Amino acid sequence: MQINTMTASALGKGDNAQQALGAVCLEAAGDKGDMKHSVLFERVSARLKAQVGPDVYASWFARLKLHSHSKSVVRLTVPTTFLKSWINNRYLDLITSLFQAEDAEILKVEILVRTATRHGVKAPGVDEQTSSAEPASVAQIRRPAAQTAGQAVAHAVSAVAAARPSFGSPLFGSPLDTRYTFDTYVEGSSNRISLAAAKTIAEAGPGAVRFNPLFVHSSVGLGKTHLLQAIANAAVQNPRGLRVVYLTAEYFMWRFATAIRDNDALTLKDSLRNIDLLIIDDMQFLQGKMIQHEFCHLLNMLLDSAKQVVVAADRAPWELESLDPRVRSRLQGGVAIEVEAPDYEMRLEILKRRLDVARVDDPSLDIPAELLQHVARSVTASGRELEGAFNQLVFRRSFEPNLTIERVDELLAHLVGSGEPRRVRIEDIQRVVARHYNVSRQELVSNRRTRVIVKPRQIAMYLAKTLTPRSFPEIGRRFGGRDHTTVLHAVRKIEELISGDTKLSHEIELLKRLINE
Ligand SMILES: Nc1ncnc2c1ncn2[C@@H]1O[C@H](COP(=O)(O)OP(=O)(O)OP(=O)(O)O)[C@@H](O)[C@H]1O
Repeated sequence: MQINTMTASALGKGDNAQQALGAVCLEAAGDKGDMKHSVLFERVSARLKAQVGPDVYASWFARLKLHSHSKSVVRLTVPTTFLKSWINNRYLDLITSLFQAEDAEILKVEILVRTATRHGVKAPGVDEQTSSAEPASVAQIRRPAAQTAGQAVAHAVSAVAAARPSFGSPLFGSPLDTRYTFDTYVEGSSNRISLAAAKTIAEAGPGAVRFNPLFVHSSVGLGKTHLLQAIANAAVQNPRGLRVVYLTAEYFMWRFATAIRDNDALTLKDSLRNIDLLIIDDMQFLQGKMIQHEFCHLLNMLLDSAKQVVVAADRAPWELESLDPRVRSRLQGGVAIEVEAPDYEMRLEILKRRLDVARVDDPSLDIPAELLQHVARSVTASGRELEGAFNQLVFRRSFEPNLTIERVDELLAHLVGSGEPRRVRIEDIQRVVARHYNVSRQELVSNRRTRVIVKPRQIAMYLAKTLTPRSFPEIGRRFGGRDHTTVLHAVRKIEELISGDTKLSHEIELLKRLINE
């Protein structure tokens, strides 16, 4: 099992890009430039605290440090990989916009993991994970110095599980964001089914298993974490007293790695036996043979004893190539639901709800309806971009009360698709082609050889080769584990057909446009 902890100093050395940018290592020197950067960092930290509130700030940002600052790149460090990915996933846009507001030349903010100052580290992240950087729900199970991590988990679990959990918090696991509830989750055509399934699970009693496992997948930033945490937040309030565990795959890896190190995996496994609902987020990050083996056992044990499991990932279960085939196969045994990108109405509603929440803190805040509508029309990629756009809007309005649509366009240019062309994903190609030819995505990657499936499948393979940098073998794998010669044959066949069939060539142009939308 390997946990990715790269030292900030190791990253700095030999990093030509950084040298070219003339980065200043703030820990090493004490000149005027450093002072200026420290002041900038202090100012951004103060604004961040004001924006997210002192509790969230204390939970996530209290241990954020400035590592280096070049002309256009700011590098910050945190003590753990877990914290890095949490901040990257949820707050990077906000932090970047705060730096940019102070210094327009800053293009990028990077979060690194600092490990250089640790002495006698036994397993990466152990102490830091249960440090003050974590919210109370996790910190509650911090172990006393002489206690092993496994004992601590067992203690935490048995202490609560003995008398069923008190309402309001999961047994243990990754921290829950209290804002992520069903009430704040906007419903629309792109997520209706997954939301209905999620609510059914949160409302069911122990043992009343539905759609098991429920597997929710989508591209980044489309609300999977929000939905999973909404299940957890609702389930812990379930009057039938569900024992709930919400974990990111990364957190699961850390827990098991620590327990294995302490020869305490059995205690940890025993404690997980008693739960009613296991929710695992970001499944695509589950790595390592031993950890996957443990996860497979846990999954089998829970599913076989009719305990509900909910999983989310950035791709469908059959596309999780790095997963142990046994885990993949169990995950495929339930129901997989894809959440698609929100439409205009949903995007507008998300922005309106954000505004309502922001107004609780600042009743004077007012963003004209036409600005919100404009943002909902232009920022189409994901809920995360929308959140970044909203934060940017709120922040700017405090300096520029008369924001015009043109100014908003300028400020949000990086979110409105003026930058890099969007990277096309094979899943998107499969989804668009499947919908166009009225077949399912699963049929496209299946072994079925009927004409109605074979042609769309060949077209999807052709598009995968022409619109992505993927190799023939890789495309073969993404199409149900086919050989690369099958993909080669499909690409040649479609090329040949296009050259003599104008209707097909127009159809393919249309598909390309739909995929790039
Ligand atoms: N339907 C929705 N209603 C309200 N907010 C939403 C919705 N969809 C996404 N969001 C918001 O968009 C942001 C990103 O969502 P979230 O982190 O849940 O995405 P994700 O799919 O888990 O992303 P990733 O794949 O990167 O983990 C969050 O602030 C979330 O609240």
